[in-house]
Amino acid sequence: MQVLRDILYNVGMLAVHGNNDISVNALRIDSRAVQPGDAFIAVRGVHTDGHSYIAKAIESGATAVICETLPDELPEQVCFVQVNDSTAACGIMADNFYKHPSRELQLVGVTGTNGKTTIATLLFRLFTQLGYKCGLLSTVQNQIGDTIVPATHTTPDAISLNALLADMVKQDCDYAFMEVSSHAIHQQRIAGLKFAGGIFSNITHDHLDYHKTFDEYIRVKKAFFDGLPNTAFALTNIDDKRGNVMLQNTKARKATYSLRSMADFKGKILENNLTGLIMQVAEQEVHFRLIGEFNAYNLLAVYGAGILLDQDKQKLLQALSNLQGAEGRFDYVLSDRQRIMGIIDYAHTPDALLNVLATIKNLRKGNEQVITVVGCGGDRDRAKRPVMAQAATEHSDRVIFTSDNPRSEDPADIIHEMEAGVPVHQRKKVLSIVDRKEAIKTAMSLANPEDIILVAGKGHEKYQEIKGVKHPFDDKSVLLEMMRLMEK
Ligand SMILES: CC(=O)N[C@H]1[C@@H](OP(=O)(O)OP(=O)(O)OC[C@H]2O[C@@H](n3ccc(=O)[nH]c3=O)[C@H](O)[C@@H]2O)O[C@H](CO)[C@@H](O)[C@@H]1O[C@H](C)C(=O)N[C@@H](C)C(=O)N[C@H](CCC(=O)O)C(=O)O
Ligand SMILES: Nc1ncnc2c1ncn2[C@@H]1O[C@H](COP(=O)(O)OP(=O)(O)OP(=O)(O)O)[C@@H](O)[C@H]1O
Ligand SMILES: N[C@H](CCC[C@H](N)C(=O)O)C(=O)O
Ligand SMILES: [Mg+2]
Repeated sequence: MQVLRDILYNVGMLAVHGNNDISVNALRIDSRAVQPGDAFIAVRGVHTDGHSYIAKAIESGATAVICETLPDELPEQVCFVQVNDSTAACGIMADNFYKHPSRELQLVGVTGTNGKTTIATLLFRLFTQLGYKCGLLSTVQNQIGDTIVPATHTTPDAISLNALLADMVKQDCDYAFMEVSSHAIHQQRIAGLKFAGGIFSNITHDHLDYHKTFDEYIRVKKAFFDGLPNTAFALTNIDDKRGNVMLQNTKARKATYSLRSMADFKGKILENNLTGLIMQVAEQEVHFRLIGEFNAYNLLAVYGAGILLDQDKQKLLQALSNLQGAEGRFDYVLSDRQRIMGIIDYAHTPDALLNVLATIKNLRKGNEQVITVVGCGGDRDRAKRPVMAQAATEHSDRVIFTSDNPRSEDPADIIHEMEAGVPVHQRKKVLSIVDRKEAIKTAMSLANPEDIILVAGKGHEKYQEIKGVKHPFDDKSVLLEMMRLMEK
């Protein structure tokens, strides 16, 4: 329990009506979660406006309301605080309410279109192996030491985020590694946090449904680095066209990583095959278990961050060389009899799909066919659908378009939008099967011994979201089940 006046410290306020010397049990952005004694923060969202639920929140017992526009009626028993930006206010209030947890540990944020989960997870595992107590906030799961806290978002809302960081502090974590999604930056979920470092992986086509233009998407990602303090480091991938731009206006200590040019952390791939990567890093040859050039970038980012966090070079490389990737990222299985290789990967952007298919091409020894099963998410960026379809078709021998979380959309419509990206001469490669399980089964039936099946887009996800219901579904178990069934 905290006093409202203290929780409002540093919030840009326009007016206060009522007594702000009251205690607050909890902060809420959802009126449906309000309990007596809570403060309700009215946020304007994509679908609706939190201001419409102020009366509901008061009915449920809210004793404070933070909003941009005051309602016509101001009941006396409630303190109304008018602010110019309630999303920013929410971040700052959450930071105050939970007693600035991000200042009590070293918080490192990772942003970029692809690679965030991989980099954050590797950092978490690396620093844990080096003997530190760590926290992780990621798409796959949140973690406090060994305790797993299920994740609902890549980056949680400001209140849940600060609550998790506060738990990490309570449990004596030295470090926290988190993904910073572009939605989170734009919605100010990270407002008020103190970062010890920020990492940029890359930026390619995604989320244009939300950000509208690629320039706006870049601007939002860059805002994360613009906001870092001068005590932090800012580490960027300069092989990405926008790598330098990201750090243009940051106050943080700048550092770079690259596979292609001079950089603070320069790496070179010496070998890249199914057993992993052999790279030259810091004048040494090091073997890593992760596969593919894109993972060479992720590993360099992790190594660089380790050095910037003052860790010993030898210990870092030794620990890093033993680490496995995050769940559902280039995870592969082999069928018993026909040695068909199944690869499960979370590639859900054109760039990720191209990278994974290029990696697979590298692994091919002979004439193995590559059969790709892929879909595109509903209620998400529609522009990426034909582009992903084209990427999959161009770099595979057979392709099966299927469903990937159609959400509120008709999956057949999504598939039609994908089909539009397939050039006429490639159409015979493509089959469309709405049911994802059927699609995986068909891929198995098309496969000859030693062929490679890529099941892309869902990675670690354990569900298929259709019309608001999450039906249990796991690409890896379905693939294994089909392998067993077809090879009986
Ligand atoms: C598009 C988007 O990011 N939406 C997020 C946003 O919801 P919204 O803007 O739709 O909210 P809204 O429904 O319009 O409601 C506005 C406000 O009214 C409140 N409300 C609403 C109804 C009511 O009865 N009472 C009430 O108080 C809501 O709690 C909210 O505060 O704010 C909510 C609260 O923080 C988030 O849960 C929600 O995430 C949705 C579920 C989502 O799917 N987000 C995805 C796109 C997302 O954030 N993804 C990124 C990762 C992307 C990536 O890296 O690839 C992530 O970080 O997870
Ligand atoms: N550095 C990278 N560059 C390009 N592609 C990558 C990179 N790292 C991973 N990928 C590809 O992108 C997919 C997603 O990787 P990862 O989950 O690490 O990214 P993410 O940024 O966390 O994604 P999300 O935005 O969904 O949280 C992987 O399965 C792989 O196909
Ligand atoms: N963080 C991404 C994940 C996409 C994963 C894919 N399986 C889908 O559902 O589109 C998003 O919410 O857009
Ligand atoms: Mg992620």
